Amino acid sequence: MELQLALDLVNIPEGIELVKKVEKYVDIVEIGTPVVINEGLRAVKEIKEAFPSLNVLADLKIMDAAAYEVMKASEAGADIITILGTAEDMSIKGAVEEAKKQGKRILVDMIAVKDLQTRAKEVDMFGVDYICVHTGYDLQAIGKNSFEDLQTIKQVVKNAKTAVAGGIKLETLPEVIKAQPDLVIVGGGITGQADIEGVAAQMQKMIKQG
Ligand SMILES: O=C([C@H](O)CO)[C@H](O)[C@H](O)COP(=O)(O)O
Repeated sequence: MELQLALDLVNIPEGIELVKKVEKYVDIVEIGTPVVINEGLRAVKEIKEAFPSLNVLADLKIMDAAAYEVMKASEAGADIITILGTAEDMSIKGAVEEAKKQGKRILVDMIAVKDLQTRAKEVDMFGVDYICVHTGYDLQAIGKNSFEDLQTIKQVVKNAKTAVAGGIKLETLPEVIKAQPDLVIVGGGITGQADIEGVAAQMQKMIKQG
């Protein structure tokens, strides 16, 4: 099981300062969608240059023109690129093909997928690297989480790794770990805490203990 730090509400210098504090506790650093919107793929490039040994995920949430966008994110230095599970099959297949060409990985974000079991089974046949259940900020605001969804995809996904994101905190991490995802994605549960380093260290310890 791996830990991914999501950087969402920061600019590039703030992101670099945050990663410096927790780099020894995380496996992947996510350049979140809001950061890409504010700073562009330059954020991916600068974080990868600052931390070459960390895997960098570009959370582009691709919906169309997938091969082109995967190529641009790869050129910027991303190791993993996200596409939406609601995208067309041919877009997801195109993303996978381009990622393989570039030696990169694809994470499919299942945010807003209605029939999770069916779509997870389909997407799992396309050669993607990760399938991620995700409760976005808007549904988090009305008290939703993805813990049950994680169990749903764990039952049907046979090829890809499974991941979970959306409002995970230190207190809810044990419930997530119980479902044994391959990747746990945490944003505000680390970046919004007073003791950022302490929380990241504790999360890594819990994840390593499985
Ligand atoms: O993908 C995300 C969200 O849609 C904003 O782009 C977040 O990175 C993801 O939800 C993890 O962040 P937290 O919910 O704060 O843990």
